[in-house]
Amino acid sequence: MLEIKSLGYWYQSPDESLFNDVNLKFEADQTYAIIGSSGAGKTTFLSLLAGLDQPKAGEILLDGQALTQIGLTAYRRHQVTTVFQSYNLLPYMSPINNLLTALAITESQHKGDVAYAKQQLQQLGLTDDQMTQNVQHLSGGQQQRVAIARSMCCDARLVVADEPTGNLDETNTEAIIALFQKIAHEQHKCVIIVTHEANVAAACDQTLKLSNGEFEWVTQPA
Ligand SMILES: Nc1ncnc2c1ncn2[C@@H]1O[C@H](COP(=O)(O)OP(=O)(O)OP(=O)(O)O)[C@@H](O)[C@H]1O
Repeated sequence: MLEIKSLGYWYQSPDESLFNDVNLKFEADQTYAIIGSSGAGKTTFLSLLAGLDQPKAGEILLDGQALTQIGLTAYRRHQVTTVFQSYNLLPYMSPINNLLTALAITESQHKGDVAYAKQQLQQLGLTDDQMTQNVQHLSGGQQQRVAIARSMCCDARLVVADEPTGNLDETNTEAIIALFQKIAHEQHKCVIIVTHEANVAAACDQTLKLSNGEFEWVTQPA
């Protein structure tokens, strides 16, 4: 589904490349963990996959089409969705309105559909009362559920998440990772998670380690 070809990236100069000539494939129906020491370049790599930045060398293809060909704005709007450690919900709004905003921005077929937004939140364990509160009044685990519901309600087949459980306790971490597994396996999405947590990586289908600019499969893809 997603193919990385001869990818290279640096911030200041090519002599300081974070990674070079990276070739990888990511498939639907799978969850991937990306691990590696702090500063290795995991977030940078994820931002390239999310179309938030452009490679300095090589290319990224979705179903054989280069992201530059699709157009980064169209790619971000329709093909990829991002979940962050800090949830990045719209403050002062309810979970329902957060989802409705995302549905409008992505021009989803469910645009304006309150019942659909409610159903998505309900599936992730939000109560009717929680759905209508200001999101800032919810716990971290509840806010991350809203963020994931928001990522699920859009039609994007690729979900990238940067330390999505970084602010959560063990119980919420397990629940959130189980949700990502469900999204990948039942909705046929490709989920790529950057994490520092060994238990999160262990719960994913595949693990990729970034170290000294090289990516290495810790568990080989089948
Ligand atoms: N905008 C930027 N300009 C210049 N250098 C940057 C920029 N963003 C990140 N870097 C540098 O690039 C390197 C990789 O950063 P990145 O955030 O991708 O690593 P990471 O593996 O995600 O780290 P962590 O696990 O600590 O979040 C670091 O040395 C960082 O200082």
